[in-house]
Amino acid sequence: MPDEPLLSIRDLHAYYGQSHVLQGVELTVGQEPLALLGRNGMGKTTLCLAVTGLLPTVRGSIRFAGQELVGKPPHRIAALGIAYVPQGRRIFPSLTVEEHLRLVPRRRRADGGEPWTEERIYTLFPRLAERRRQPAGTLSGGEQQMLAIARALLTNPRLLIMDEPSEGLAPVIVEQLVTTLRHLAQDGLAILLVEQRLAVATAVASRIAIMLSGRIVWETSAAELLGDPERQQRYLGVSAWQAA
Ligand SMILES: Nc1ncnc2c1ncn2[C@@H]1O[C@H](COP(=O)(O)OP(=O)(O)OP(=O)(O)O)[C@@H](O)[C@H]1O
Repeated sequence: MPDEPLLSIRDLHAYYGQSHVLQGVELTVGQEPLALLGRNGMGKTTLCLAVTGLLPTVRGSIRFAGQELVGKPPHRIAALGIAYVPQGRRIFPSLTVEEHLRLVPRRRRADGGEPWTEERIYTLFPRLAERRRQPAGTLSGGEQQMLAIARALLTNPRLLIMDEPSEGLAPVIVEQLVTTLRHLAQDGLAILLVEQRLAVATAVASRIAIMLSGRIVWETSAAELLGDPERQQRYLGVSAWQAA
């Protein structure tokens, strides 16, 4: 079906034991970056885990590039072209930058674009090139985030899912991150960005989805959300000074 969006989530439910955390999520992601926003505990990370196959207790449908993902193990989902940068980055402190990059299973780039190689990664992130022989535990938070993104890119994904990549980073590093993500989106990478910071979400994505208690309650544009302080407050609990 040529018109099917890249990722299409329908009536998705997820559970932790008896706790019904995702309660009928409906969401599509196409080529345009999408930011998923919502207060703590609303189910954003759970949705990332469900899409990447890391949470087996799900019901509903997640279609990606024409294939059903529900029931597939994480490595099969990754092989279809979904890369995930989890919250907290999950790097190995004693492995060097270079070792991290060499451990990534390589896959062909499905869209025919220029494949990611170590050299291309070092061009995108010169700081990683400078630190290629350093243990990752000695990198700054921003450099560790670059490394986490680099590992994801080396799998040549079609869709990059990132869970709060700006968390704990200094403003100038966050600006660089935003520039990088916009650049990747222009290069043809689909992006699903989970973000707490409204300014980051709206700088990367023109489409915004708001999650409340395990459901998508509002899909809107970045411009509309930025112009609606009342709903920012209601759904995100942000006041004007935080939105800046
Ligand atoms: N392993 C788990 N076992 C039981 N409950 C969990 C588990 N992980 C998350 N939850 C609960 O599921 C709900 C959704 O959590 P989730 O982490 O998906 O929210 P979130 O929107 O990503 O929030 P945050 O921004 O804090 O990460 C919360 O009520 C949380 O307490």
